[in-house]
Amino acid sequence: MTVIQWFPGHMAKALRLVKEKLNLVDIVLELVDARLPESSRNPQLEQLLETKPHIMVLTKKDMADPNVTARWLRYYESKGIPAVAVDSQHGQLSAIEKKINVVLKDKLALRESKGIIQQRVKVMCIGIPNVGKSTLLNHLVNKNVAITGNRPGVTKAQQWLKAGKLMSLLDTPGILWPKFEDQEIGKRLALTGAIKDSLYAKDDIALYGLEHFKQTNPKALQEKYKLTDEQMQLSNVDLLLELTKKMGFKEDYDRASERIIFDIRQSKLGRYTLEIPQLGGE
Ligand SMILES: Nc1nc2c(ncn2[C@@H]2O[C@H](COP(=O)(O)OP(=O)(O)OP(=O)(O)O)[C@@H](O)[C@H]2O)c(=O)[nH]1
Repeated sequence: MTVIQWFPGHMAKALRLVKEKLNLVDIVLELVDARLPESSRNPQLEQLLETKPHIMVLTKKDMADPNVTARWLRYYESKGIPAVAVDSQHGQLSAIEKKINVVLKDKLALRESKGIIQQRVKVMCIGIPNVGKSTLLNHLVNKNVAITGNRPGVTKAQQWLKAGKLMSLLDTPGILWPKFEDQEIGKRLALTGAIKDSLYAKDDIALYGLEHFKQTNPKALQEKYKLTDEQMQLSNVDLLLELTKKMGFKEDYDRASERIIFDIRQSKLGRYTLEIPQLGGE
């Protein structure tokens, strides 16, 4: 297994940038991938967010197993972390607004009592690469762009984008690196495309994917690749070799691995979630 690495220098810089911007906002939307919510979190972010209200936004819910997503939402809520699942490609403004209204209830009531009802809630999105930050931002903003402080000679002010009636979104989402010292976490991130392809051995990740579907949804695997019951009994390595032949790649199991990874990422084997909440937390 190739060792998948993360880079402490990048991580430290990303955290510093996020920390700087944190002071500008009322609330943070922490985006994680609904197919691997814990593995796609940055563990250091939790500490950073201790003093800031935040909402966990599980993105790509359309690709994840809906039952497991419901369990994750219950899990986070039970830990006192407000959570909502979205398909970032389709906005979901009202679901997020509703959650913000609940989380910031006291603050908004106070503002209202002081007659400050025009003021928008300042929001920042944070998440690991590829989690869907730009997609969500674009849909929430819906071309309602407000650009300020962009004149030469003026210190470039932070730009805010209006989203719906409630939010002002920081124009640049915070990017954090996932932390994957754990090889299992690395494989999940690689399978879903959250980390660079060059960081892993394709066959390892394809084998991991095959094992996941064998365990959780063998029917989807069997149907997608038209496998016989006997072939379904093969070890993962033998199954990969069999699929390589079946796909017409002869001995080139790297190409077959690539195809399998692509199929899984494109949900061609159906919706899936790679991790379930740990017992006791629900
Ligand atoms: N099906 C589905 N695809 C999504 C969703 N959100 C994002 N995507 C896709 O995921 C990919 C990455 O989305 P981006 O919005 O670029 O992610 P990002 O977090 O801004 O990525 P970086 O710029 O690398 O930090 C794109 O191909 C999106 O179309 C979602 O909720 N559902």
